[in-house]
Amino acid sequence: MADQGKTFSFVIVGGGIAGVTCVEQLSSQIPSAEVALITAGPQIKAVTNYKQVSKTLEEFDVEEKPSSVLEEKFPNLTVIHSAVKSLHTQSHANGRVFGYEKLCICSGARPKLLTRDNPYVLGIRDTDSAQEFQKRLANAKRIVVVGNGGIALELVFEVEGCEVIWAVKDKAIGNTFFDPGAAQFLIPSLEASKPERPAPCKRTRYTTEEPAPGGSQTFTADKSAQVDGSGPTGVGSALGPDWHEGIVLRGAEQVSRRVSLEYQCEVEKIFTSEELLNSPQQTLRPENEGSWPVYIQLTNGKTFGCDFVVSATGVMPNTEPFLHGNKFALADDGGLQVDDHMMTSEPDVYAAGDVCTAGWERSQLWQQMRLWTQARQMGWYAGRCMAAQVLSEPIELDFCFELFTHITKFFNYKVVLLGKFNGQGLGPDQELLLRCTKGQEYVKVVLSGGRMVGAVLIGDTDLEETFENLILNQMDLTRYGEELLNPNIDIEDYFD
Ligand SMILES: Cc1cc2nc3c(=O)[nH]c(=O)nc-3n(C[C@H](O)[C@H](O)[C@H](O)COP(=O)(O)OP(=O)(O)OC[C@H]3O[C@@H](n4cnc5c(N)ncnc54)[C@H](O)[C@@H]3O)c2cc1C
Ligand SMILES: NC(=O)C1=CN([C@@H]2O[C@H](COP(=O)(O)OP(=O)(O)OC[C@H]3O[C@@H](n4cnc5c(N)ncnc54)[C@H](OP(=O)(O)O)[C@@H]3O)[C@@H](O)[C@H]2O)C=CC1
Repeated sequence: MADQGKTFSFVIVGGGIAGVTCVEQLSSQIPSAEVALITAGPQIKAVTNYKQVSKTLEEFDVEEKPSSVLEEKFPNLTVIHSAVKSLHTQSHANGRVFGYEKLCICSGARPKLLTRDNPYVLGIRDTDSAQEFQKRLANAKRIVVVGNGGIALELVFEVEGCEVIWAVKDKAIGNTFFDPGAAQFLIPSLEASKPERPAPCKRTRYTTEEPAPGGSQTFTADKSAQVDGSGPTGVGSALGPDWHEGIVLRGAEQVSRRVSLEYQCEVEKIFTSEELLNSPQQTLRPENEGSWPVYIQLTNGKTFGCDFVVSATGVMPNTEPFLHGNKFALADDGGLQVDDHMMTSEPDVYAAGDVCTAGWERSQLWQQMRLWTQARQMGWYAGRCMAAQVLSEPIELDFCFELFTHITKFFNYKVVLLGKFNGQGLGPDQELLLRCTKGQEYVKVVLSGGRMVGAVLIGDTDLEETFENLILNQMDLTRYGEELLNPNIDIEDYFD
């Protein structure tokens, strides 16, 4: 294996958006530094068409690329396509190692599946799992989607030619992003037939190329990352914006979209047709006729037969194998806890992206969500912090962590989320202002003590920049009252 035994100034683990952004930042800031990117996936993820929409809002595309693109850009960068097997942050024994002076763990997260032992339960995370889903869907007549976050919202809207039973824990759809009002606004889109697909994206964002052959040697390591060349499955980079654009999500039936919602329920049991046959009639009585490979019993007492179940039930940080033998402090959600310099509790080890949990005293208006934008921001800031430490320069927590912002698309609507968009942590001390035009826009503003602290903007509202400013400057808006959302007032002029 090339460069084995070498000690690099900086080693970054993970070729997702956090790791690649960290590499780019370090390599630009200290071009002479020897940097290694160790990643289990065959390709890397790169940010393209980056656009700073306003002070804190950003938009970009993400493309999968061969790592040679990065190596050509940064001559001092070595990319190693291998999985890290163990990490030794303390010991100093001999051995053939990839040593590091500073390390940044950007190993992402993995789906928190309902169960890992059932071949009929799928998760969607990376290109491989998306393709497995597509393949299984092609022969499916009915699937059950469990979960009420980003993936479920995207899937139920995109899947055609297959009946979808969508089981959610809550009273309304999309609990991780919306309040029930916004959910109500979006529901008619699920009932309408699917709009024409836009022309396919010209760039291939996600490909299925075989992994580049990596080294296969394993070796021990000290203050180093021990790797093997096997590139285990299930550790590709996460998909991201528009991942479904390039692939056909069509089942075996000649129907358009057909989604049935089961509210306020969880999964009681998942079982095979054999188990169904052997069960007493009273306990397992499927809602629908037909014979299915798998059955799912929900806590609302209903049982559905289906071709497979999609577990869209969140993620857990990919901390394996870094924990063994080390003393990383973990947050309650299992992420590597990082301070305001993206440093973990182990010396010279940083972390960024989905694998880490922000452990600093957070701004009142920012919360962590495992999103593409935050992976980019954390990777970039971690790179800056690592460089600053080497260069003995002071560095302060970046401004991007002042205000939570997210731009995305659900059900074909542009969605902008700002600050405490769901009144997170505010308790009763909040006032909501709403404006809604069916099929066009949904605007919700969250006020606390007369000041704007959050907003949900669905549709082309054009309000994001003004609201961002109002949230950031914490102006007392009491005297404007409901006029704030008066559609006949040009709010931008109002506050100029
Ligand atoms: C289907 C789907 C749709 C999404 N849509 C959106 C969206 O629209 N907007 C949005 O903001 N976010 C979205 N997200 C979330 C977003 O993709 C993630 O938050 C983001 O990609 C995390 O980036 P990361 O670099 O931290 O981790 P990842 O992208 O998961 O990258 C982790 C990297 O670490 C490598 N790795 C893991 N373990 C090891 C090891 N032991 N050794 C070496 N390398 C290792 C992996 O190969 C991978 O390259 C979506 C996620 C999914 C799954
Ligand atoms: N456009 C975007 O911005 C998108 C972002 N993503 C991101 O990708 C990652 C993965 O997405 P996803 O898997 O949807 O994760 P999310 O965290 O978005 O949503 C998970 C959902 O599953 C629910 N849930 C958790 N456990 C169970 C269970 N046992 N039974 C039933 N429901 C359960 C959660 O409820 P509760 O919250 O109550 O625990 C939540 O509604 C997330 O970080 C997400 O933010 C994904 C797709 C699109």
